[in-house]
Amino acid sequence: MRKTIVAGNWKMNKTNSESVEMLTELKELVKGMNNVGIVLGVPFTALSDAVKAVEGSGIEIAAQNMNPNESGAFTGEIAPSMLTSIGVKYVILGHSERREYYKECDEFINEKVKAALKNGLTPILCIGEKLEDRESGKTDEVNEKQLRGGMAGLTAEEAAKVVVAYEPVWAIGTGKTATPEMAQETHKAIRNFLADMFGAEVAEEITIQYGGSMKPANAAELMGQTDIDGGLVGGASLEASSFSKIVEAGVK
Ligand SMILES: O=C[C@H](O)COP(=O)(O)O
Repeated sequence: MRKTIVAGNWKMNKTNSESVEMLTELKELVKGMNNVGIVLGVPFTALSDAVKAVEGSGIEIAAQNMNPNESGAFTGEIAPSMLTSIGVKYVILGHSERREYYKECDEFINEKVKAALKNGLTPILCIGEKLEDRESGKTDEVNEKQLRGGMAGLTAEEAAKVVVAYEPVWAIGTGKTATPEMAQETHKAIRNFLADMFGAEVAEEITIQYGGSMKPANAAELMGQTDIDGGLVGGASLEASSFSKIVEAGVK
């Protein structure tokens, strides 16, 4: 059975001490919440102490980006082995903010996905359509392109290790959430594309998270949909109380 994973993405928020403080609080609040994966994507500067802060709690730490190269002259970049060497287990890749502000394309994201898998990191591959795509009936087309691009060249075995996060760009940080039915329809389409790419059995195993204004008030209904296996949470992951409520809604 595929795993439900609730991941937080703090984006460019929290100093090191603020990160440790929140995680220490969260650890207590999620005690006993089993059958759900809990991941926090923290800034690079807080990764090391975040890993230590959650030790023994079952919470895993994610980076929010990564360079696909092993080492070299890439000023300002972070290599996969730098992440694994400090105990980071996940990496968020292809977030729409990186696609938009840093012009990341599917080919580059694909290199990162491959590098993450090679290094034993679980990639959370973000895909999602913009408002104009949805309004012009291109939702499935855009998601299929990003999915095929991001997962190009993976074996079925590798694909099974990827977490996909479907985030409609128009729902990110806007308070506008896709209705559970709308999100389910798109998640189902994504799973069908995965089945076409890697076979039905693998597609059934892949965790597909929903992201975009997920909050304690709508999390249970969203994650109650057949093909929604958790969430990638931005704003509501910044406070331990709201994030733990979303985690609770994901307990199966
Ligand atoms: O990675 C997280 C998403 O961008 C969602 O952000 P949000 O929950 O603030 O809408």
